[in-house]
Amino acid sequence: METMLAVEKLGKSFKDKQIIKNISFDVRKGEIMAILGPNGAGKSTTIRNIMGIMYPDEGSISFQNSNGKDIPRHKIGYLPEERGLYKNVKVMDILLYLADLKDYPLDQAKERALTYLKKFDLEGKEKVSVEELSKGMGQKVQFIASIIHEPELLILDEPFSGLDPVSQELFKEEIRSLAENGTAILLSSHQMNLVEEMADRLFMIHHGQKVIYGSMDDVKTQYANFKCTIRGKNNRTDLEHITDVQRVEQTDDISTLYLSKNVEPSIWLKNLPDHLSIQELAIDRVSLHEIFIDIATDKNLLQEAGEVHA
Ligand SMILES: Nc1ncnc2c1ncn2[C@@H]1O[C@H](COP(=O)(O)OP(=O)(O)OP(=O)(O)O)[C@@H](O)[C@H]1O
Repeated sequence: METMLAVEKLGKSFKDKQIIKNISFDVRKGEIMAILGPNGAGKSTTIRNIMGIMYPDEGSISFQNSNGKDIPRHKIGYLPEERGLYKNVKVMDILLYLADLKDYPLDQAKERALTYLKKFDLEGKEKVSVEELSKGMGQKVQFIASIIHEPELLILDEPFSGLDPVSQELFKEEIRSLAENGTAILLSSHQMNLVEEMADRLFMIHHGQKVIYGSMDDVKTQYANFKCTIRGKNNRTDLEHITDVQRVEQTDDISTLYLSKNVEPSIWLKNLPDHLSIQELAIDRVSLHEIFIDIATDKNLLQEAGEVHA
């Protein structure tokens, strides 16, 4: 897949504090690349450097064949973390104004605006001023503004925050369809279930440094140990003493046993003690949400973590 955006050895400090340290990743045509990390990890700072809102102290950012200040930013769409459109401007006027800023033909922009307003249940709101919209409606308009000019790279900083489940589905479908049609997408989100469903690859940073970089499948294979959920009345200490059980969570008669790395579930199951009460049993890989928490809270993992096949 063709590389659209390449971030190489990016470094950024504020005053004396280095916020971003030597990070490199790329975003390819037609893929959804997730950028993840705990609060304050440096995601928005990375995105602001890509958008030219600020410039890196070290390293480089290139888009197609352009670098730094020469990047044709009209080919990029951006939904910033901090929302805010001009409040007393009508919906259609703001969409056309923003399309015009990106040198996009106005007749096409109007057609696209009407199509998207309809798609996002905002038909008939063209002449309503932005301040009269609900928060979710405003977010939909801002999302439309970020894609009105058919960008080749779309950067979405927390696109799902504040959306109801129906609107989340609409955004999800639209983001997927944009990627299927060739748009390169850089997605920053704390909603791990959505990232797990949507992203092809992910890049996770912690304290401004890379901790994971790779395809979703490779990351899950490398970091997602198995967990075994058992329904039955069992003593927690007995469960904790089973070989290769790292940790046990228990709620009423449901126990979740988190297994060590490299455990082969079919072999592990054969060695379960006979006296366990098992009414139901399921084995799954842990979710991206759990991988995120492990990495964000485990100093050892943080040191071990590195690149898997990107
Ligand atoms: N303009 C600035 N001046 C000084 N420090 C800043 C500035 N912008 C960000 N920071 C600091 O840089 C660090 C990274 O912030 P950033 O907003 O990039 O994190 P984030 O990963 O996007 O976090 P969140 O998930 O909370 O949005 C934080 O410690 C923040 O306080």
